[in-house]
Amino acid sequence: MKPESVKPEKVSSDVLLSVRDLRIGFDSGPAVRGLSFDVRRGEVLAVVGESGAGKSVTARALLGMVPRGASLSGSVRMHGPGTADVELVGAQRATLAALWGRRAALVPQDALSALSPVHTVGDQLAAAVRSVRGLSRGRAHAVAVAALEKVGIADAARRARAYPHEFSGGMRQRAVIAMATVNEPELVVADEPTTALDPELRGQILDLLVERCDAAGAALVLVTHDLGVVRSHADRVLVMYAGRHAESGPVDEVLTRPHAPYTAGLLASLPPDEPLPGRRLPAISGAPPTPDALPPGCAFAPRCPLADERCRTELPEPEETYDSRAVSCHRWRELPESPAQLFLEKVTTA
Ligand SMILES: Nc1ncnc2c1ncn2[C@@H]1O[C@H](COP(=O)(O)OP(=O)(O)OP(=O)(O)O)[C@@H](O)[C@H]1O
Repeated sequence: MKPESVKPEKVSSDVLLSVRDLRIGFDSGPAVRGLSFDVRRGEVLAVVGESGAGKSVTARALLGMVPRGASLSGSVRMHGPGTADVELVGAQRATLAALWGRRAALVPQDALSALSPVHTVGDQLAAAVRSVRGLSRGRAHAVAVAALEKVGIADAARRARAYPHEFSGGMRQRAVIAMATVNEPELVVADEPTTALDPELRGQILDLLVERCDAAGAALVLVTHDLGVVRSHADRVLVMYAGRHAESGPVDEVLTRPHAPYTAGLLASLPPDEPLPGRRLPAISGAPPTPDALPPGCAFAPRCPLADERCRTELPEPEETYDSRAVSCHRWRELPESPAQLFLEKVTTA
């Protein structure tokens, strides 16, 4: 059995979580295949990629959560400060229970799944506060009401007495953000936290999530499909493809000058700021492979305009680029200056 607390490895003190060779498998095949990356203290790290890339299962593994029936290996280690590192892969339930809500919290897509239907929102928040801080009922209730105020819930003292089903979807997600951040954790993992909301609310709720994590001093790992959200809310980005690292680095750099053809393809598929009449969006042709039908080499090779024989046979490992980013592609140096052209099926201007 793996040790629960392990000697600190030599990592930079600004690293909160180090993920090394993470593998998550199901009966249907491997969903995450040897993923390594760091989450730094206080940063917003976006995890992007098409459906099935393994974003959700990776995000949950950062909290030590393993889906039923899954096998998990590798290492997810949470670092100090001032405490021994905690290994989350293979951790016992008690270790995880001590972590959740205290040092790490989840904001899921569906707020209802995070809230109990049989307790008022205020009671649930107060219970979360009491479990960590050992305050009296009265003090914990006051902290809960203040937390609801901080997430923009008007008339918070009264609203605290309502049940989750009496809240609108947006208010419920605000309450979940209050719950996740009230104990000032070091890590918040948010899995598509606004997908279930009306489009006009999404920006506000994301702003709030980032602001509350910032106020708590928490790193935020934000799973999203939306490169627009990455651009507006994240510091760094991890691009995943078929359970592997495709590219990672600072958002401004990755989204301005991608190194991986896959990132370039995702960017090329974004609607342009000023659409030209008759312009067709470039798209990555085909679909990602499913875990039961992974090709032998780079999983993106069948869709990649740059792929050669080596790509089709040899798995690319992440390598550091001249500008200190990481890319997993044999041919990243060959990516042209305007890579969108590679994915342009047909451009017509009226
Ligand atoms: N509980 C499960 N049982 C079996 N397979 C699963 C389970 N959860 C995830 N998978 C598989 O693992 C792979 C990765 O799933 P995951 O949900 O992490 O992808 P994702 O990138 O988050 O996709 P999406 O954006 O659609 O949520 C998929 O092929 C999925 O079918």
